[in-house]
Amino acid sequence: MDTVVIAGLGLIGGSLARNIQLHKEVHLIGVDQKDSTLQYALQHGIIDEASSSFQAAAQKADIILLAAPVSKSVELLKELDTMKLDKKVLVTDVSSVKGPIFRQAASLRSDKIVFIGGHPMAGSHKHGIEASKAHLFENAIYVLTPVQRAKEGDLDLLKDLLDGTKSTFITLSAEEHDEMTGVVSHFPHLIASALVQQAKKWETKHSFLPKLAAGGFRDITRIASSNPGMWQDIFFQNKEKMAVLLDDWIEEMQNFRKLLLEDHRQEIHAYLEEAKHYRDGLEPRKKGAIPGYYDLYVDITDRPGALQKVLTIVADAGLSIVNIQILELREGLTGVLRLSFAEQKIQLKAKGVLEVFGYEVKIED
Ligand SMILES: NC(=O)C1=CN([C@@H]2O[C@H](COP(=O)(O)OP(=O)(O)OC[C@H]3O[C@@H](n4cnc5c(N)ncnc54)[C@H](O)[C@@H]3O)[C@@H](O)[C@H]2O)C=CC1
Ligand SMILES: O=C(O)C(=O)Cc1ccc(O)cc1
Repeated sequence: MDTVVIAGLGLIGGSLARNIQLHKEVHLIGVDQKDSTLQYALQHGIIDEASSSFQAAAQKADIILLAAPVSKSVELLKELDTMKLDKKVLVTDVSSVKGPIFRQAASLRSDKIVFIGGHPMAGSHKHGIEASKAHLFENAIYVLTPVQRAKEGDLDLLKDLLDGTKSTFITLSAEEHDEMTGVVSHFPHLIASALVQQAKKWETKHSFLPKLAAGGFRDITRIASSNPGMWQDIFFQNKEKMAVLLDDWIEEMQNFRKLLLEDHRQEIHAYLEEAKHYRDGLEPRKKGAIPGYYDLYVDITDRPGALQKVLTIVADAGLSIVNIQILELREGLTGVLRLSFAEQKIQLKAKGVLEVFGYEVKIED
């Protein structure tokens, strides 16, 4: 039986633990600095054994998964390198930035440790074990960054362990990973927070301003509600790439400002058109707007009872809705209702039944 240790049982560590538990042959030890987290994990059957000592747990491990904040996972790997290990151990992590942990892994002294970096590209604005879910990583990309020493067999072992996640594994260098996630994940978080800060600043002049914030502002700033501690850590760990993207962004905004003030209407139209074309061409998400859920977008009219009619159809079919949101329903206009479901099969059934009643239903907004 393989002994697997997960250090850091939060949103990501807890969600991976729920998947690894599907392997009945695995003995799963959870390590966390918070006692209440360990108790929760034991009580909910997420782990087989709890330990507050990384060192004690690591001595028993065949595989170790580091799922603490990025800088803490780097420290844990460093600590592991100082331990006297009796057997070979395969170590992976889930850090959103790969450079610092990869550099640490590349300079390990112990020949017992084989490191394959990992990053499941799915998550949520929530944190902690209570928010963990087994299906969090379904259909997500799971990036692996193996060090040179890792063999094909090590990669296969890791992929087998994580097969319950139903994610798609791809291999990248840490450098490529950090540049790409800088563009599509880390920098957008900064922009979301900056937009909220801008609104907050202007609210001092216009106290009614937050009430005007429509669907667009809410959609683009959703991720500003994420865990500030985690994102502060990510920004610092990916500091160099963030600095390049900031320079890029400032230049782009300066260009835009010039086009606007000099009345280059055609160029601005082309700029927006090109962005729309690129955005429309992005591969559709297979999962919901709220991570872990499956969404449907239903066109509805602004008539009394329109919302209730949709909900009644879904309820009469015996299908449970876990979240409802009205997007851009303005007087006299058609609006869009976002319904979220816990499972894909419920989402598809609801789509079918609503279409029978003549509704226009999309899986993508
Ligand atoms: N939240 C997200 O959406 C995603 C996060 N990640 C990465 O996953 C990692 C964990 O993030 P979350 O699970 O969201 O955070 P979290 O805050 O939910 O969980 C972190 C856990 O680590 C524990 N911890 C902290 N220091 C520790 C230490 N020295 N030893 C043992 N346990 C320790 C905390 O008590 C907590 O339970 C981070 O590296 C993050 O970059 C990766 C993909 C998505
Ligand atoms: O909620 C979202 O949109 C996210 O951005 C989730 C997320 C957060 C951190 C990661 O490293 C990967 C994915």
